[in-house]
Amino acid sequence: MKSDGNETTPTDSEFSMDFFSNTTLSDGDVQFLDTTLRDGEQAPGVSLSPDQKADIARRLDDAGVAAIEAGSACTSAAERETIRRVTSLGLDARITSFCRGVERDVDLALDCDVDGVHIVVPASDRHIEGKVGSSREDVVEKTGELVAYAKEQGLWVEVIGEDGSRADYDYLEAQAEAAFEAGADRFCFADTVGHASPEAVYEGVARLADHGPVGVHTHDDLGLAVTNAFAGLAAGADLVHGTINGIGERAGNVALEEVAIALWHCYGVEPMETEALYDLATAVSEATGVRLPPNKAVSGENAFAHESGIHTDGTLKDERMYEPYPPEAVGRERRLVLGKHAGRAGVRAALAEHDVELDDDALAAVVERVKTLGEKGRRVTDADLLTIAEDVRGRSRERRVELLDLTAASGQGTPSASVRLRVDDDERSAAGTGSGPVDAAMSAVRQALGSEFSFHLESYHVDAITGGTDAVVTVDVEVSRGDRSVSVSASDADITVASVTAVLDALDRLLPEADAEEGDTVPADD
Ligand SMILES: CC(C)C(=O)C(=O)O
Repeated sequence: MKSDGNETTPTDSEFSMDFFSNTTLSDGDVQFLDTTLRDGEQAPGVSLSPDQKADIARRLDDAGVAAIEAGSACTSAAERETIRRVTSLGLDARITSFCRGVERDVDLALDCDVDGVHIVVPASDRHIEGKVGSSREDVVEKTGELVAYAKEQGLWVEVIGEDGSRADYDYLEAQAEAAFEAGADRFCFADTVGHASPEAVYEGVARLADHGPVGVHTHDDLGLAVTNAFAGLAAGADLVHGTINGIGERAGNVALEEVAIALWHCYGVEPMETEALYDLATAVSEATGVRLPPNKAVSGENAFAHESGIHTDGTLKDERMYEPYPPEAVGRERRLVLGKHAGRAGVRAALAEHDVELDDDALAAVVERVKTLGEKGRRVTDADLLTIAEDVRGRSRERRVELLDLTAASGQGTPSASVRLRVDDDERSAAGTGSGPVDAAMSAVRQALGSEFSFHLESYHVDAITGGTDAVVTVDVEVSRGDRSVSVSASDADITVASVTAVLDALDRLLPEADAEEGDTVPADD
């Protein structure tokens, strides 16, 4: 299909990113404006409760983010209550509200005790004429009046020229000039529909930066959001707008964690603490229900996982062999994963974590079977590996904990469950309640096991293997006890059965063999 051309971008289309070579950034040159709670929440299906917004704002503030856009005061009374909840936290970050270009929105923001406002005015003719039915002149005049009004109320003011990347840049400059003359603290270049090339962002921001401090607000429709944020910084912007996990309208905003890690890694600039990034990403993912793709930079499940034999071997020799920066820099840990590309070094290292040592022949046999399992598209868990190793060594292991029976009931009342377990030679039964049948079953399991067999559920993940209501689900868990942990997966058409089976299989793997002393681990080959 023929390219639709660059419609209204006032820059020539020659590919030339020379400007990056002139970029020098120092710590303190860049600040972040996080808009997860406003533009992020505009992602379809996302709605954050006051508690969730307060929790995310607190985390952002702890991580040193300079400004947090807490919402749009004009949305509703409930949204204003939520913004007030954030402003009442007494955070160090500047708390702001989105405002349309009308005085009433500034008043509503003031009513929420915010420190500042983003006054959003149309910048492209498409928005000026087609959306608000106004004229360039009227918008410039109104912008000046609104900025003056907001400044009189003691607010910090940023003017955002909406759809700025598709505006006539001469006009955008006139808008910025009017905003600064009226007292605005800054102007923001917005690539509202994520259409601009890095050159176009550079040119737009550079022209605005002649008039005062400039921010850059980029969207990811072309997958260029991070590049364009950097193009803006190279052109003189000193404030990057973005959201955690890149959530936002359509393809989303620039992912702030990606800008943060790239600034830190490439330029030694740290507008927020990078160690907080993973916890922030998971907290936002949980609160919004927007899952993280496994290959996502910084926060994806696989971002620090190594599976192939060559990479695992290299990583065991030098942790940085296949990583640009250590996982600890973003609050994570490295994982060596077993699958169809497994090699001897990785399998040996994984077995060593469970104190299992094998001779060369046995190791080769285990590697073969791990690869075969991986070829079926399965993640090879610790339990799979240990079972294979036992099999190869001709050892059978006696289980210590086993599920004998499970009943779970859920409906409109409180979900409940009862379990019957075998624990060594004992039969134990218990019942429990919970937020759902799985939670109730886990509570019953813990009751039946008692403190002697306590365990910690490190992670819990469910996937449906097939698509209908009769789907078989696979539950992946990581369970720890003391300083050891194991991963196990179990599949069943019943999610409660799969969950309890996975947890009990994991616990069973973590317990010393029946005749060993507590504290002993899985025995090494003799
Ligand atoms: C309205 C502005 C701030 C915006 O979200 C955008 O341009 O994407």
